[in-house]
Amino acid sequence: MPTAYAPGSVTTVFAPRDDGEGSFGVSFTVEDGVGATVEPADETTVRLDGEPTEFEPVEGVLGSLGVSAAVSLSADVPIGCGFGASGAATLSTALAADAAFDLGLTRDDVVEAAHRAEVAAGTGLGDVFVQDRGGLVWNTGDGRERMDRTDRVEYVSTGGIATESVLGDPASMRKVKTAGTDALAAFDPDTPLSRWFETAWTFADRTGLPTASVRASVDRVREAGGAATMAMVGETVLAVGVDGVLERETRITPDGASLR
Ligand SMILES: Nc1ncnc2c1ncn2[C@@H]1O[C@H](COP(=O)(O)OP(=O)(O)O)[C@@H](O)[C@H]1O
Ligand SMILES: CC(C)(COP(=O)(O)O)[C@@H](O)C(=O)O
Repeated sequence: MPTAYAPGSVTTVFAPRDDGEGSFGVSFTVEDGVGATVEPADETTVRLDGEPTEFEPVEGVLGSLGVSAAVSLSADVPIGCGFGASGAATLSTALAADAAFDLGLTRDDVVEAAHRAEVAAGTGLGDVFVQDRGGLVWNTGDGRERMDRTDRVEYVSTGGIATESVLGDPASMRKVKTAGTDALAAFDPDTPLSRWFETAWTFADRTGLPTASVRASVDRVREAGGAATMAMVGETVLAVGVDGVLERETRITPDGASLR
């Protein structure tokens, strides 16, 4: 049974494209992600860590590929917290389905199918392109670029925010677009992540998305001399320049999604 793995990813700043089918942004993949095992079946079912669940973009991508399967997902990032778990689940499912059904798709076909399923479900705009390639990945308007990075990042997740509820809210998205466009104009891949996190936090603050618990964690990091921002879109704070201030740690990984 084919199994594929896609890294989780964190978006620091984004701005939706005018057509609503994609985004500009600055994101990075992390060492933790989502694995998918795909077994042909008469009807599509999805299990997450052994439990049956509904997963719209995962079901959607199989439908668009014209297949049905029993999908078994294992996640080592929290779902709905801004680690792009929906994109990683959808991309790993598409990669494993291509192998399970011998579809003979190109890598671009697989990534595009996963992207379209994410957009249709309202669960993502750019995550799968980031997870396809791995590393620090950005598109500030001139196409997607990447850089190998392995920076250590601390984080804490205090809850989920359904991405659909943000992407589907015109008032939030207007603020995201204005603030995101301003922040992206200041992006320089050669500046340290700590400087970028300051710009990203200004963006996050302007979107109105940070909750009280996000603000409290960001304050904790700043008081310890580090830089922090919020993962788009989840109740997750990421920090650099601190040691042991937030509860969890991970690293940026330069590796993109692959069959296992
Ligand atoms: N156990 C679960 N907990 C949370 N979401 C789940 C679960 N199982 C499936 N889902 C689906 O996962 C998707 C989460 O999407 P999203 O909020 O974009 O998450 P992320 O920020 O991790 O990408 C939704 O489509 C939701 O229906
Ligand atoms: C920010 C977001 C629209 C959603 O991210 P997530 O909550 O991780 O699914 C992302 O997909 C992007 O386009 O950059």
